[in-house]
Amino acid sequence: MLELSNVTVRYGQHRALENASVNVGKGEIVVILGANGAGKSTLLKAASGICEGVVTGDIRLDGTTLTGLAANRIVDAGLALVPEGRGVFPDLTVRENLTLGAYASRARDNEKMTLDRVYSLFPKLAERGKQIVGTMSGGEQQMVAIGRAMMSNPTILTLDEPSLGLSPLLSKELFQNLARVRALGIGVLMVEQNAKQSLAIADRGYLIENAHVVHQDSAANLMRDPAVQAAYLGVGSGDDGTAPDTAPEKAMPETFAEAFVVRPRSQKTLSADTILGRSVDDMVAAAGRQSVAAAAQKRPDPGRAARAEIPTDRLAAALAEIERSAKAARNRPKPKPTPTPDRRPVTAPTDRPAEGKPRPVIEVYRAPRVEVYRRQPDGSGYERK
Ligand SMILES: Nc1ncnc2c1ncn2[C@@H]1O[C@H](COP(=O)(O)OP(=O)(O)OP(=O)(O)O)[C@@H](O)[C@H]1O
Repeated sequence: MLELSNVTVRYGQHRALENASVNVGKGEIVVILGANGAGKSTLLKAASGICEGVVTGDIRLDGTTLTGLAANRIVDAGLALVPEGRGVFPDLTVRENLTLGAYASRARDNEKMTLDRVYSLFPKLAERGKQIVGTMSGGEQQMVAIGRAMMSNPTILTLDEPSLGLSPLLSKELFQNLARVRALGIGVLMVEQNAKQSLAIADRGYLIENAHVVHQDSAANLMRDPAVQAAYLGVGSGDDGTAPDTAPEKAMPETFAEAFVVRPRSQKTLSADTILGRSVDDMVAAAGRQSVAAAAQKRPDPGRAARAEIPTDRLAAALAEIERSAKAARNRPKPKPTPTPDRRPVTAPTDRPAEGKPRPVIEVYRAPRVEVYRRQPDGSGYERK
């Protein structure tokens, strides 16, 4: 069993995780849910020995203390990590990627047997053994990443957002594969933004908010929990088939539809420049229209806002900020396109208000609720509204 007891992680002065206690038994799937920046990846990294921060507390795997061990020793102890973004070697074949996963001493002696086990778990990998991984689809590459982690013959498999970038169909296949891993008696601990599909196959789950484990329960109970439904399962947002609580997409200008569809939470900050390349102003203007319409629909039901933990006064203040910026953006002439718009940093526009302060750059995204951040004019960070 993997046991994290009172684990705290500090990055400098910042406490990314505080007194977190999580455990995973053999043959069970445990999901960790939480908002962006809550500390989920930090928890996985701390357990795997790859955390850049200072880790304190007790982390054990079947009685062996992992805290302070080097990452390779932790793999030897039986804990494998599939990192966010998979970390496969795109220029190598499937088989080469898998073989590289067997570097742990616990796996080296039985490499052939472990490879056979991985191939029987994922027959597609056996068929594609000679394929260059970079030519595979996202779902197939994720399978390679999991297969490679399985090559270390782990007792606990940890995964950081494994469904990231996968279509709902491929995600479903991925979670089914993880259920097959569980059936081998291996414990699975995953951080996931796809709460609905991951809870559907999980045994238990934990909620992390602002560096603290705030709740844990069986997956079935979490799926029934109204607070979890509002925050993670998109109930009422349209994701789950219930009526959407925002303005319909058709009402959006077509160019901006991409920016405002409800995306997986892991989409993180959706920078206006990233999406549009050059038109921050139009983005802000669209955000103002869209968000105000959404807020107008939310306001009559303060109970819903409370459940989703959106303080309406802060939301209203943020939306007012957007409206002000949208108005300013609409009244300003369009900036000239630059030769390399894609790489252009997000900076405040050059014209400035009368008082001489740089106009704030506002990034708006839904994940799936509206969150608004103001980028510091000097680029040193973000201030949450
Ligand atoms: N190497 C680092 N140095 C400094 N701060 C960090 C570092 N890694 C993470 N943090 C900070 O620690 C906090 C928790 O980050 P973490 O990546 O664990 O969040 P998360 O819950 O996994 O979020 P996400 O879903 O966005 O990946 C964040 O505020 C993040 O900015």
